[in-house]
Amino acid sequence: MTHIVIATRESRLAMWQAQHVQALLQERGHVVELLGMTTRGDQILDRSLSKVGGKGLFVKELELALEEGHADIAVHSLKDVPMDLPDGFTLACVLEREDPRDALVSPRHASLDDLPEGAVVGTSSLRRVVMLQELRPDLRIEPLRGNLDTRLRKLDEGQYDAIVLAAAGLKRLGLESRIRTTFDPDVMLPAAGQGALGIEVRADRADLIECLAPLAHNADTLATAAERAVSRTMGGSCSMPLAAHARWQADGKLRIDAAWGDAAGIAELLRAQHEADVTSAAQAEALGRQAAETLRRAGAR
Ligand SMILES: NCc1[nH]cc(CCC(=O)O)c1CC(=O)O
Repeated sequence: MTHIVIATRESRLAMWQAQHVQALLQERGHVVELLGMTTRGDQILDRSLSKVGGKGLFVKELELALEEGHADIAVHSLKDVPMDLPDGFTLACVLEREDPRDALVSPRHASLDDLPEGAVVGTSSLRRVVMLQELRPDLRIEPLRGNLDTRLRKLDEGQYDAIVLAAAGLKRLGLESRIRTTFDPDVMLPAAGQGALGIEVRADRADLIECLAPLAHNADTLATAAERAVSRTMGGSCSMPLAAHARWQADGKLRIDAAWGDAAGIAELLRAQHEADVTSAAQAEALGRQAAETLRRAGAR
């Protein structure tokens, strides 16, 4: 039995995710408390994250709490975790992932095809912007920030005809009924790590790494390792439209799909697809690098 304090952001989704990990650890006999914190990423609601310093904003304050010993572990949406953690920190495990797909939410329209010409669609993800423009060049895509509840409220107030969100967040918060369509990954390719949770600890906490090991989901750990290797190799940040999604196939191979667009969103999306037998993290990362190299050869920078 270990006493474990989880540092978490205070959004409803972050709290759900921290409580989920709390319950999994409690089932194994550990005593687990939550430490709620507000991060800079949560305070900046008016500007696109890609303009103010990116994903690290959600993670840094939690790392400080780990460093100073106020907390032991941090639970993150893996999608928001930078490819390279600061020295002294490690990703102890990746849990089984929720639905990795993007979802369309709209009060009046059942699908993207159903949206009228020139409809206003909310999203601040460059990846989603570029993919939506490719699918429906007529749409007006407007920025949309804030936590899940804020985004849904802005939709309900009529500021948008539809919005695009990760299905995982909606499902976790019991809002699945708001989803009108989930996009097939071949139509709208998800971001690396989308739908997965990762647990960060100080690298010197072997005791915690051992407690967390049983929470890891092997297949999803390897799939997300391949996805994150694409981002790492491309030097991905949220100012680059980049998608990477790995799936296990019926023949047991891991297939990765990746897509890259230039930040201005002008050129056509470049795509890559590879598959391999993968049984180790090193093999998963090699598969991801291979996809990134294909994107590079096609012209991605
Ligand atoms: N970038 C914000 C973010 N980080 C994780 C999720 C949702 C769920 C997930 O991917 O685990 C979201 C919201 C969204 O993209 O709609």
